Amino acid sequence: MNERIRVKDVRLLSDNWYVLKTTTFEYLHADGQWKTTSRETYDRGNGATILLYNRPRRTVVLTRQFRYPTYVNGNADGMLIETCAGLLDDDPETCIRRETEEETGYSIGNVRKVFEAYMSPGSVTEKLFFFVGEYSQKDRISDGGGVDSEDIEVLEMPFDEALRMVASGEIKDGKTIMLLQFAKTSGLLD
Ligand SMILES: Nc1nc2c(ncn2[C@@H]2O[C@H](COP(=O)(O)OP(=O)(O)O[C@H]3O[C@H](CO)[C@@H](O)[C@H](O)[C@@H]3O)[C@@H](O)[C@H]2O)c(=O)[nH]1
Ligand SMILES: [Mg+2]
Repeated sequence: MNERIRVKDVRLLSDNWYVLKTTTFEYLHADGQWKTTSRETYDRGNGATILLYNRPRRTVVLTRQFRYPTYVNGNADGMLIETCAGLLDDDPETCIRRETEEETGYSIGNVRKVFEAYMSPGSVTEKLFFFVGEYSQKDRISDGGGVDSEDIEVLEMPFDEALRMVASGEIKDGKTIMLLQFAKTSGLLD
């Protein structure tokens, strides 16, 4: 509850797949004046993502899939390398375990939440929960690939190669860069 905000009007613009609204509110500025502002919010729920890593082999498991919104904004073939991720329909840990199995085929033991972040706070309501989890070859129970219309490629690669791909721009997904940098700065694979 923030007493500097008075919501005046909420209008639904679209609820085709996720929910887009525009809200008019008054906000009490630092100078003591109430000013009227309108903001659109795109609500697609919250999400979770995980960096799967193997310490002895110093490898990580990432995914690769077609992301249409990137295709219309400068990503030539629309393919994106990402950490495994999914939208939440349960608590974040339960969801990320299920998503890991569906997308990568790994059924992993311990997972650890490392941080939470709003990824696009000017317009998208989503909060993303970030996990890390160690995988091993014996945890692989299927090929992964996703469900329904998903067509997800599973990539296992050396951690140093993934870091190199961040530097070269071959990896250009925010959550993926954040988790790889976390792994580097925290010495997760050392
Ligand atoms: N028909 C239809 N289907 C959609 C649409 N948008 C998404 N879907 C379907 O909804 C499902 C979402 O898959 P998830 O694996 O649960 O989510 P995600 O798209 O991988 O999202 C994850 O990554 C995002 C990007 O970084 C994150 O924003 C999100 O929080 C999550 O972590 C997929 O089957 C996708 O095809 C749409 O506009 N229309
Ligand atoms: Mg996904």
